[in-house]
Amino acid sequence: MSKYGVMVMGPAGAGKSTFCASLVTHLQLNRRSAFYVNLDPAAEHFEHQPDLDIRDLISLEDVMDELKLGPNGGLIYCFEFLMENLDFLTEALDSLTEEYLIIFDMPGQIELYTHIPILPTLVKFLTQPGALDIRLCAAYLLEATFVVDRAKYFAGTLSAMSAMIMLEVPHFNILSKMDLIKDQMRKKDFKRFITPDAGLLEDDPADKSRKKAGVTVDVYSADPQDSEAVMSGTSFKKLNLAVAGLIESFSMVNYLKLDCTNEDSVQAILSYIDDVIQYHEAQEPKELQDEEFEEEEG
Ligand SMILES: Nc1nc2c(ncn2[C@@H]2O[C@H](COP(=O)(O)OP(=O)(O)OP(=O)(O)O)[C@@H](O)[C@H]2O)c(=O)[nH]1
Ligand SMILES: [Mg+2]
Repeated sequence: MSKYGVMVMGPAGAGKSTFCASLVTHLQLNRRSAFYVNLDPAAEHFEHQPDLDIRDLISLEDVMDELKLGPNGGLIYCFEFLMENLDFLTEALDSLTEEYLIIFDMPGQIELYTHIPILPTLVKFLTQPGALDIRLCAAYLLEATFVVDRAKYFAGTLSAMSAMIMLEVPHFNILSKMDLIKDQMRKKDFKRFITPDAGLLEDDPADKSRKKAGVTVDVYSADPQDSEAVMSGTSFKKLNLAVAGLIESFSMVNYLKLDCTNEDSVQAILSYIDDVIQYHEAQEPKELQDEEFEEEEG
């Protein structure tokens, strides 16, 4: 029997845990079963208590204390430890039926999604046919406010693309915290950021204001400590153009929009998840309980 799940990923503070909490609340309101797995060993506060918590296996604080590691090295150690103790996942997830949506809340350390091969191994384990066999998709969150700074937007998009290439599961990208941007930018202007293209760099407002002020610096002659000078340099612009061109040539990244304060927005993302993992196709038609039937009639 297949199981269904979504792995919520993205850089630190992108809104992953908030999205997971909104998703759990939304599923509960719609009488659907959620199984919330926290895989962030440094997480502290939860709106919904996790059904399975990596901190019951290993805590980042203990690792940092006992092994004298920093937060990033500690996190990698925690994941290596998890990989050596995969029974921790199997025991909890194996008995779940196909009704459940398993939600994996991931940590925000970017190295996990870019150059360390732990996540591909974990995803292979979770999706392996004949074993846990989870039909898994990945949701990569990036803060919508990144669009204000084009360089940041393309750097974030590059990390999303890197995660996409590394994990062999259906993947979609989300611009989160849309409520923070909707008063600052018209819908029409925001539309351009849904599909990243290099043209966005041509009318970078930051660039225009630098030009107006007559700032044109070559990065090689700029003081490397002076980040403002480096970022206004022609070489920095070239680098951004190359990154944007690379993203455009792969043509893989598109964004959905998410505002966790809006129920319809959470529903729209849930529908997308359901579609890519084909959740509904596996569901048995449910009979309404008597009380539920009366409620619906009423
Ligand atoms: N306005 C607004 N704030 C949000 C939204 N989602 C998250 N936040 C805020 O952003 C901050 C970070 O949110 P988290 O959900 O903890 O982000 P995270 O990606 O889980 O962070 P890490 O686990 O530390 O990587 C919190 O202060 C949230 O309240 C949103 O949709 N709108
Ligand atoms: Mg979190």
